[in-house]
Amino acid sequence: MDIQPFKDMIEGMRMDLHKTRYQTFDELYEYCYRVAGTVGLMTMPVMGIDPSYKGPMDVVYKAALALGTANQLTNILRDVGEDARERNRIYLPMEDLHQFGLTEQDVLGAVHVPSQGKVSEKWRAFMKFQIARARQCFADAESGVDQLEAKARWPVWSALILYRQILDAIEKNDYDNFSQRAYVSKAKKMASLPLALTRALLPQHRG
Ligand SMILES: CC(C)=CCC/C(C)=C/CC/C(C)=C/CC/C(C)=C/COP(=O)(O)OP(=O)(O)O
Repeated sequence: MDIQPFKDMIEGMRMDLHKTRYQTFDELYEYCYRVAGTVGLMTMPVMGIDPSYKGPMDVVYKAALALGTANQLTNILRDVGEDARERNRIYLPMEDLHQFGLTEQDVLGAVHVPSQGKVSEKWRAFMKFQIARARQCFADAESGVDQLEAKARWPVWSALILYRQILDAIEKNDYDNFSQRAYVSKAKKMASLPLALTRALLPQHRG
């Protein structure tokens, strides 16, 4: 196994100690890679590849990276209020905020307004864009799950499906990630397991 992802992860944690803002998505992606993409790269070889998969390995590594990134982006979008309030961290590209007519102050200010459960139209539009990007990362990961060793597929599909539902929950909260914490109910989690099992047993992307 390659040592590099382990080194990169330590570097990501070091970086998080002092870095509080991200100017571009490339910068944020680098953070996501270091703290989460690396987890995909580390766990994929442990889980193993299905012996019937004859394609190139980099395709599977790319999918593992994508799942780590998707999880991290989702985690970030869920915790915007908490990260700003408790840690003075904004894990959102400033460039994107500006593009949607928002500033850092909109994020910092919103967390101090007592819970009203209402966000601005600008914030809604901004969040829709961020959620679409996270969903794209989940989509990029999907084909890779099919190439994993059979036993690994159910848990990985479960994690993917469950984590992705946090994005749906943010939408349900009308994009208010300042005063509400998006979560997936236990019933929904249970209901997702048979769906994950079906996908694990019937891989759609082979070759
Ligand atoms: C798809 C293929 C081929 C393989 C799967 C490879 C895997 C398992 C990828 C997933 C990697 C993973 C579980 C990343 C974790 C990312 C994550 C949400 C980290 C959260 O970390 P913190 O930011 O510390 O969380 P808190 O904010 O909750 O403290």
